[in-house]
Amino acid sequence: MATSDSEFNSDLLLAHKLPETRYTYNERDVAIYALGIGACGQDAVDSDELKFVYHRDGQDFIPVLPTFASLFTLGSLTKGLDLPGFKYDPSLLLHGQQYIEIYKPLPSKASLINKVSLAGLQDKGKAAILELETRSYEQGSGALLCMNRTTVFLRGAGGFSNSSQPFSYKNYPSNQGLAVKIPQRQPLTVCEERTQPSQALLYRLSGDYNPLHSDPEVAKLAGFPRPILHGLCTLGFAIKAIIKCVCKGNPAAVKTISGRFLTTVFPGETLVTEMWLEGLRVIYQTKVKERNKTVLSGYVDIHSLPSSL
Ligand SMILES: CCCCCCCCCCCCC/C=C/C(=O)SCCNC(=O)CCNC(=O)[C@H](O)C(C)(C)COP(=O)(O)OP(=O)(O)OC[C@H]1O[C@@H](n2cnc3c(N)ncnc32)[C@H](O)[C@@H]1OP(=O)(O)O
Repeated sequence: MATSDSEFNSDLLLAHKLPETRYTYNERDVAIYALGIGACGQDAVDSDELKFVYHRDGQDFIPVLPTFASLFTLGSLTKGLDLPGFKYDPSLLLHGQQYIEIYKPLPSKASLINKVSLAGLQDKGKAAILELETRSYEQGSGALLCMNRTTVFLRGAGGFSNSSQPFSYKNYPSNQGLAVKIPQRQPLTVCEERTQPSQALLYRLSGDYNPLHSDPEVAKLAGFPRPILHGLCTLGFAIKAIIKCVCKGNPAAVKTISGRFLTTVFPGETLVTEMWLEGLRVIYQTKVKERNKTVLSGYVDIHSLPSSL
């Protein structure tokens, strides 16, 4: 489907090689991230949460939350990722889904090399869905730490292909990151946590400086009454709740994370995460209590069940 330079050109797009990126972090970044996703936000001495921020023997001993891996992908999209053969308006971009596979417990500091590739593009008419896959390798050992697949929902960027046969490209297994079916039975457990009015301002210090989350004017231009919470912040709250309630506080129990952002969250709202166990899969959905709206749903695959469950 090759057209002129300014229009959709699948040949150009699929042949495009995304540059490698680097990401270096230390224990301070790990602690700031944990605070950004609400650790100790309700109780500064909650031992289940304090351990993600402070360790008596030194910050090297802080366990890293698995959703910290989602930060490794930051870099291009928020500043506007240039893709030859495909045009979109970055101000209308919303985070649609995140899929993460963790291959090794994340160290408290590391220098990483990210290999980025296009994993999918779909024309949905009113929108386009773009997926980018990032594999993060430890510099030095070359060990593969984790993989992120980021799905972005590009409002207004659809309709670029033939509507009777919309363009659809996906290069990963179809069973990964699927939308979940929420069980009809009562959840195994429920965790409620209030976000702070300043939550997005704190979370952005982990590196996602998109003004959609901090600047009222930019939020209005994007169609929102006020700045919205980062999707990855909401995901961080939900997975932290699963680690607390199902994994009995052990972040290394988490193998795979999948989440779909269904509606926007505003800083200050209360997140209620319901969890169901199906074998080694925790299915979850997160609602905003004040509006009774489901904002996120997905699953977490864990390595083993704690004996107390
Ligand atoms: C160098 C490497 C770079 C890597 C990348 C790094 C990127 C890092 C971050 C990227 C993002 C940065 C900027 C944004 C940050 C944010 O955090 S935004 C806040 C979080 N997100 C949200 O709040 C979005 C919440 N969701 C919604 O508002 C809605 O769900 C929606 C996305 C607007 C879609 O709703 P709607 O228009 O009503 O869609 P539908 O008509 O229901 O469906 C149309 C088709 O699209 C599919 N779909 C729907 N929702 C999603 C989704 N969330 N993700 C993926 N796909 C979705 C749906 O299935 C439909 O498809 P078909 O069924 O085939 O028709």
